[in-house]
Amino acid sequence: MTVELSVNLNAVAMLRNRRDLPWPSVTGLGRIALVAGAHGLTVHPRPDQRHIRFSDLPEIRALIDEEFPGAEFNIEGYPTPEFVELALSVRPEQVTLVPDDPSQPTSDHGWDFAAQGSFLVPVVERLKGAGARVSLFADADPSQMEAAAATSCDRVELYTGPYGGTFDDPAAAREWIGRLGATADAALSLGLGVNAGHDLTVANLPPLVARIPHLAEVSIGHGLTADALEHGMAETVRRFRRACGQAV
Ligand SMILES: CC(=O)[C@@H](O)[C@H](O)COP(=O)(O)O
Ligand SMILES: NCC(=O)COP(=O)(O)O
Repeated sequence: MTVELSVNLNAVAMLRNRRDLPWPSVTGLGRIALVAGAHGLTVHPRPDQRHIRFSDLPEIRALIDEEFPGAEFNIEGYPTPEFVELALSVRPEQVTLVPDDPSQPTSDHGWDFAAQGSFLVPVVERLKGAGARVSLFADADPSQMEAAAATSCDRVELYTGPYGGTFDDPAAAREWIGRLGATADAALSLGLGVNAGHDLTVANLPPLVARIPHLAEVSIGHGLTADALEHGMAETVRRFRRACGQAV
């Protein structure tokens, strides 16, 4: 089974937003990701639009429709009525619901399905009724998967932040892989698909995929953008030296 890669463009959008300029281009980098074989693009618009702007969404939709039919658009966020309308306005292939408070710097936990299931059920129904696959952000806790399945979601997205954050400590990383793997096993046994994301990197992804070979998709932004900067820096310095008139 192939683990699909959805490239999260939030970090690119944040860099763009430093200036009142259109670059780096969110759709331009999205195009490069899709040409390189990414299965889809992910965005996580927040109410203050500090990363992705609401106006980015139709442009990304048009990019996929016009140039990459078959690619997927995954929209993540907390399901306020405004978010649900925004997401549905661009006909996403997948919506990932995340229990974020607007003041959180980034996503840092999954849903408490036992307590929040009744809030999620009508939202899941609305999104699925409009044709979107629905994934719910979940902590590494197998005991929550029955309540997750009771919402009628299609998938859960395992929150991998604590795994990514402790990857340099082998004992801690093993512990988190164990918990994530057990949660994936529980989800799969209930008929749910399993996605994963947050702080994933080229280094920490292979052990996760080895433990959860049935992962459907990973969405990666911060680590992938950092990797692109690091691995693109040498060629870019050469291009700028040429622009300075140097023989390179
Ligand atoms: C749900 C999740 O883990 C990601 O969407 C993450 O929140 C990315 O958003 P930022 O890169 O804007 O923190
Ligand atoms: N769903 C997780 C995601 O889209 C990206 O998270 P990160 O790689 O930016 O931590």
